[in-house]
This record gives sequence, C-alpha cells and structure tokens, in this order.
Amino acid sequence: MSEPPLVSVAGLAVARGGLAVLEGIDFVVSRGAALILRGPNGIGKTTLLRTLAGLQPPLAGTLSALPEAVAYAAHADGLKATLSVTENLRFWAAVYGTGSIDPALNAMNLSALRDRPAHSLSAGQKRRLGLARLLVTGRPVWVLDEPTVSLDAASVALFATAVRAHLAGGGAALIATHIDLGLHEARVLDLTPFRARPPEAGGIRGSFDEAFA
Ligand SMILES: Nc1ncnc2c1ncn2[C@@H]1O[C@H](COP(=O)(O)OP(=O)(O)OP(=O)(O)O)[C@@H](O)[C@H]1O
Repeated sequence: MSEPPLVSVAGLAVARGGLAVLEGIDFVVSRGAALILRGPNGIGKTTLLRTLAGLQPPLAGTLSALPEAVAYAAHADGLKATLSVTENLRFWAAVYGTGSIDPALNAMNLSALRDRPAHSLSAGQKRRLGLARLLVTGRPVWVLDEPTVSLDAASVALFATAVRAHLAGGGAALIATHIDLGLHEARVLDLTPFRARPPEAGGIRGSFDEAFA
C-alpha cells in the first residue's frame, strides 16, 4: 500500500476577517514533492498558508496536515534581536528538540556571521537566518510565505538548494511566491479560480472572526 500524502486538502475554504477568500481547493502533496502557490495580491495565499500551519481553522472542507508536522515561515523572520545567529538557531533547536545547527548554518551561508546579533544583520541576512530555522525544526512539511523576499540571486539559489535537499530527504514544501525559484520539478497551483464567490452567488458565508486573524 502506498504511503498517504503528507498534506491532503479537499473542498477547503478559508476566510480572513470574517470573509471567505478562497473556496473549493483540492490538492495533495506527497513526500518529496513541492507545490508552488500563485495568484495576485490579496487572493488569499497567506490565508491559505496560515490555515495549513494550523494558525486558523478552515471555513469548510478538510485538511490532513498535522500542525506538529509543519514548519511555517511567515513574512516576519521571527528572530530574537539580541541573540546571535548561533544563539537564535540553538534556541530553535531546543524548542524543536533537534540536534546540530551546523547544517543549517552551512546551508544558508551563515557561518561567517555566526556570532553577530540578529539585530545587526542586513534584511537579506535576517531572511537567511529565518530560513535556516526551517532546517533545525526537523519538521517534514515546510509552509513558506514569500520566502525569498530580500534575498539576492545567490541566496535564492542557496534557498532552492536547501528546499531540494529537504525534498530529497522525504520532506514536502508548499511555497507562496511571485518569483521563479528555479524549482522546475515543483507543481504550480494558481489560486485565481478558487476565489470565493459572494454568498449571493452561492459562495460560502464567512460567519466567524478567526481567533488569530
Ligand atoms: N487581518 C485581516 N483582516 C481583514 N482582512 C484581511 C486581513 N488580512 C488580510 N485580509 C484580506 O484578506 C484577503 C487575503 O489576504 P492574503 O494576505 O491572504 O492575500 P495574499 O494572496 O497572501 O496577498 P499578497 O500576495 O499581497 O501577499 C485580502 O483581501 C486582504 O485584504
């Protein structure tokens, strides 16, 4: 019997601010696979990723990803400003109960910056540290919201290499991005056809304010 997918979504509708933004979404993402989410500003990519990460409930439909399987990288890097690069990574390794931080330092080219406090890093360096955090989580499903913002071309390539290594190790990735990451093996899902219809046109009514909106 084949292994179940790491992420399985059926008839999913998601809401923001009490309004349905996307509905009728179906996809599966298996081990070793990446799904790129595309769509214009405001279509609901962040809202969908937040739902996949367990930060807000679905409005309708089913979602099989376990929140504890997911490592979520949001727009903010989530760094501890006064801690050094290595202290930030050790902090996350302790939170997630994982081991060495060296693979993460090397993957995102942070070794030369290891003793620098996070507040002193440039925007792109901070972003590299935020992405290095993914590697120390040890979690199989990476859910990434515009991960390459502030990255130069070389850093985008480093990041794509890290994603490929994650997939090769049996992980999966869902990535909202407006740029071409060069992950040609990834499937692309354009969310435009899933824009929620207004209730008067038969769409789902978003009748709650999400707890974490
Ligand atoms: N806190 C909020 N309260 C109410 N509405 C919100 C809130 N955050 C986002 N929205 C609205 O929800 C819709 C979906 O937003 P979302 O951030 O998911 O879109 P997106 O596809 O990620 O956009 P972008 O490409 O600009 O990042 C948008 O119309 C947005 O204005």
